[in-house]
Amino acid sequence: MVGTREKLERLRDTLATAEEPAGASGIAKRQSKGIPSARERVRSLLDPGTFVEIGALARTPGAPDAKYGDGVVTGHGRIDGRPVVVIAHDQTVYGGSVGEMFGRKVAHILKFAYEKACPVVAINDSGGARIQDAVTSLAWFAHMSRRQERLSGFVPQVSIMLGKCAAGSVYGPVNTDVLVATENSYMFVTGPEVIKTVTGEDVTAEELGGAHVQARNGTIHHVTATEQEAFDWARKYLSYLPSSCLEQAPLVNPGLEPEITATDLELESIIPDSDREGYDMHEILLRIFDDGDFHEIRSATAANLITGFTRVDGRSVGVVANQPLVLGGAVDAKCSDKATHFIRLCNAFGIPLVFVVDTPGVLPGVEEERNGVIVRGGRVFRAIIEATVPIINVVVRKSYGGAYGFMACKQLGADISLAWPTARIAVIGAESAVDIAGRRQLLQVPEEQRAAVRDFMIDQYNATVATPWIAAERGYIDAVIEPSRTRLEIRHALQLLRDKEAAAEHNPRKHSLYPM
Ligand SMILES: CCC(=O)SCCNC(=O)CCNC(=O)[C@H](O)C(C)(C)COP(=O)(O)OP(=O)(O)OC[C@H]1O[C@@H](n2cnc3c(N)ncnc32)[C@H](O)[C@@H]1OP(=O)(O)O
Repeated sequence: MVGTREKLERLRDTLATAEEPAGASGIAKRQSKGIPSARERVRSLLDPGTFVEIGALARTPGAPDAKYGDGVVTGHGRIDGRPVVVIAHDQTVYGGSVGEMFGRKVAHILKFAYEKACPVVAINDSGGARIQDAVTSLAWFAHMSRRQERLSGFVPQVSIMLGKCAAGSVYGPVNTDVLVATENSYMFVTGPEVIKTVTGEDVTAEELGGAHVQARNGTIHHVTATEQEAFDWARKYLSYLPSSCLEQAPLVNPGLEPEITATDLELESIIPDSDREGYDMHEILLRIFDDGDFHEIRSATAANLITGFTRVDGRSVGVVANQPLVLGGAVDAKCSDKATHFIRLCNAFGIPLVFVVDTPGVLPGVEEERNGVIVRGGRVFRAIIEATVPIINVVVRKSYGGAYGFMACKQLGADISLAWPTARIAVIGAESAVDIAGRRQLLQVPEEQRAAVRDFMIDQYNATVATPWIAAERGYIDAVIEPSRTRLEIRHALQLLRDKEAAAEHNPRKHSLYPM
């Protein structure tokens, strides 16, 4: 008879085997690549000692050589004391590819996250559908996708790419809120070998889908040098978010600096006298929120628009700001996608939005029209209109043309709209305005005087049209404020709007249609 001691021994042996399912060869493979195990990665992500694994002993039934875990580690733990669900691919088992038990484990833990209403962090290192498992693998990809969709906008979802993310494995991560990747990881839907066969193109994995390549096109939201930096970035991202849309984000150090500070006063000298001169918008952002902390999302793409998280009075806010140092702060097709995603992310989790505006308008150009600037920009307008979170808009300098709406003017969605005295709110910049609307007048001026008259008309336009005053007189903005008061004004506005509730409007439609 097998006694308790033997049963315990068997348990210990089995768990030891499950800890390293690919045995010595798996360990050697990791060592040759210089990477940790899936479980070590999970432990580096979570608060120490909080990881509880689920399904360590799952493996393909009836297959004597089947490896424990089936290529994925699943479970739950804590980040900053709050519960999270974790998924980590084990590349030593069939390259972390998706087999039946892999699929069942992931689908189960996603259901668990839904029921417990807690965030999901997935550590990706997978070769896609498991070739040997044929349609079973494809079926479980589909099951996992359906489970994941229910979580989108309900709980935060983060993907961390630490190696390969190939073929079918790309669709899970792109449907999460944010993707952070180490710089040596890569992501593609068809690999270099298939591309060579089908199109004859020669390309390396890195050239094809390296982390920097995918960050520049906006697929990956942040690239780090090391795995630990990726974990820290994910932890920090989650610190700005509630555990689910049913809760509020954590409150961190409320009540800082209730009066105007020396740092606030520095805002008075940031905007250059010349309209053509740039400045770094981060200099403003670091001074108008709580503590100079800013968690930027997607900095590697469309740097003409800055998106990221910070706090006001200890509460999370999302920031959308133009960057005058890149394309003069003009808005284009690429930054439209960045804005739409970020606005919807904040709205899903009840995080108020602050728009900081200094843009000469929509970027003109043949390439832009070909790139679909119209549909992509149209989605930003829709995202702002649909957002029900508090929205504040602060015009610090230019707010011209279509970008007036793109940056959440009051008529489109802002609850409170403020402007600095340096604001220029108009249909178009002074030079273009004079050249178009003043063309006939200029043609009547003798040629030798034309340049001087044009300069005069530009000055006149800037003094009388492109100002904050007309907008203030008509109530299109709520107040023109001293720059140094911005931090406190945003704080007061968000206090006022804290209990903002979207007026319930009955509309029998299923959903609106986004321009695509
Ligand atoms: C939903 C539809 C789909 O997903 S269809 C597409 C299926 N997947 C693919 O075509 C990608 C196949 N994998 C690859 O091309 C390579 O593994 C890539 C991604 C380039 C990475 O290579 P490498 O750095 O060597 O990977 P690795 O050391 O992590 O792992 C290699 C071992 O894992 C295995 N592996 C990998 N992918 C799969 C897969 N999809 N199905 C079954 N096994 C897979 C490899 O065979 C290799 O195994 P072994 O170590 O030689 O025993």
